[in-house]
Amino acid sequence: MSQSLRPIVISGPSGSGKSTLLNKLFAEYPGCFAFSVSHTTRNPRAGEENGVAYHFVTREDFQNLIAQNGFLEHAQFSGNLYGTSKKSVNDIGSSGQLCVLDVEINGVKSIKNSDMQPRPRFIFVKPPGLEELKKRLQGRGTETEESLQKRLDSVKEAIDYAEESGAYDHIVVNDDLEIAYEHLKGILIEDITKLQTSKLKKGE
Ligand SMILES: Nc1ncnc2c1ncn2[C@@H]1O[C@H](COP(=O)(O)OP(=O)(O)OP(=O)(O)O)[C@@H](O)[C@H]1O
Repeated sequence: MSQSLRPIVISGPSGSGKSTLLNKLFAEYPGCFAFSVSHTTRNPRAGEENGVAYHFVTREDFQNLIAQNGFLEHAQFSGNLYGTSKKSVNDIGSSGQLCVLDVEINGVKSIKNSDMQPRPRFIFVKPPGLEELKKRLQGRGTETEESLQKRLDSVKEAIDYAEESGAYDHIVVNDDLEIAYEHLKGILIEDITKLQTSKLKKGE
């Protein structure tokens, strides 16, 4: 049963509140959700376990998997390849959890063009406005002036894409956090209930 649950693709501009919303969801429904494990060609850092932090692979293995159409999406960042394999998403489904993919706009486009079954549920988290977004990112204290400006520049592109009809199944406006959270929960509650019922039946 759980294999037929749709993976969740969540996207939205930096600072729109994806992590905040997902953390609330994971805390309220422990054991129901999991991120898929990505593949990368970069070297593991101290403490990073293969198969947990990432699947660490050689460039050759990565390219073979691309050739076999094994990736849902992949991209290159600072000289290294990163990607989400279809298998790693299906593995989460088979383990009885809902798979969550937190990806940026190009990842969303690739996943939309893929033959992934069941078809993922696409959710966009929309920030209330640029000024508010700027304040939040400044408040988070993770950005320099330069990285802040870079992030703000990509926001308009992401919002325009989201508002093209049919790009996402749902748009969650994150103005008031509680309202946004209830919206997100409402989208997923049927799947969460199915999952919990099947866990109860299995005596987990
Ligand atoms: N509805 C809200 N009202 C006020 N502040 C919020 C709201 N949602 C999130 N925040 C704050 O905004 C900041 C950015 O949120 P968060 O880190 O969840 O964004 P994100 O979309 O995951 O960003 P990134 O893609 O850069 O990781 C955080 O400091 C968070 O506490």
